[in-house]
Amino acid sequence: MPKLEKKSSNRVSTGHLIKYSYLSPALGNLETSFNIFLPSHSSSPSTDSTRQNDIPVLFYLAGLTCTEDAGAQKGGMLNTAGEENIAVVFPDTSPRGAGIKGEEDDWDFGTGAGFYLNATSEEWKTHYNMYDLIVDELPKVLQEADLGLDLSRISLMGHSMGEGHGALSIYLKNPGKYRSASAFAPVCNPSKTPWGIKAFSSYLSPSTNSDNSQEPPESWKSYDSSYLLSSSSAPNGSLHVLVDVGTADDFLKKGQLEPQTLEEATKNRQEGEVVVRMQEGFDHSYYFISTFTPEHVRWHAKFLKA
Ligand SMILES: N[C@@H](CCC(=O)N[C@@H](CSC=O)C(=O)NCC(=O)O)C(=O)O
Repeated sequence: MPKLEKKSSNRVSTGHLIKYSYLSPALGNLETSFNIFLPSHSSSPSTDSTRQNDIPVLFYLAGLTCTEDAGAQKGGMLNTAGEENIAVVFPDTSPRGAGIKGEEDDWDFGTGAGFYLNATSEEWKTHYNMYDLIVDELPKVLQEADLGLDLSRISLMGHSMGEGHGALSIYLKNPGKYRSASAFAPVCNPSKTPWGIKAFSSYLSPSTNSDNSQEPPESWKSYDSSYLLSSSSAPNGSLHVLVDVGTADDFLKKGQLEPQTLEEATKNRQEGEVVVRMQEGFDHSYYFISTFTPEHVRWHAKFLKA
């Protein structure tokens, strides 16, 4: 198991925000960093024999150009997480320094834009495996670190690339593994919208459908929340998804988000399983996110503590 290096620790809310780094096998042994908010009773000194591994965990997956610091510093969720006694994990958004040609050229591709998938194309597959990092590696690393967490109780929250394509697709790909998923301004249909098409064309192969139809390739659909939702085998009534989108979001206007596609994909699901709310006048920024994160954390707490 990779060895964690503690980089910093700051008192916040009822606990501490701690930054760790480690060499990630999922990312081809590149160093990755994450922040974790540990509410007070999990970070207070205790002996191994008295430690209770009873703190549920919420992952926050940030969007394009962000690092592990965005949600922790600007997301406005730590007071509520402290009140609810929930840990929040903030991973980075991509590998850093893989040295792949083109990796640093664009803000919406490569560094800062890992799209929470496992790349299959030759150039990217060694390092760009953020899906494995989030789903398998980080939970094991956290378990091993013995921080008092209960890793059988995990929920997912995210923003933009970090949710529609990140947390929501991870949630839908793993029925029963996570308690709930919530989203701010998610990229709901990445296999048909510009950011997703650009990323999937390079990270995933093949980049065209074998029968030359208009349908995206299966490998793209397997990371597309709208397709995943419409074909989900999760029993009716078992999903818990909350989505907020601002009506003044420029990326909504530019057709990057397409929340209506996600809503259409819910039509065979039980009412209330997937709630999509349009929030009047809000944009794509952390002002929007931080307005609603307290409500989202409380909503997740219901499922994490059920
Ligand atoms: N081109 C700009 C815009 C980048 C941007 O808006 N990033 C969003 C996420 S977009 C979808 O994943 C973000 O969260 N930015 C951080 C913030 O503090 O708002 C640029 O290069 O900055």
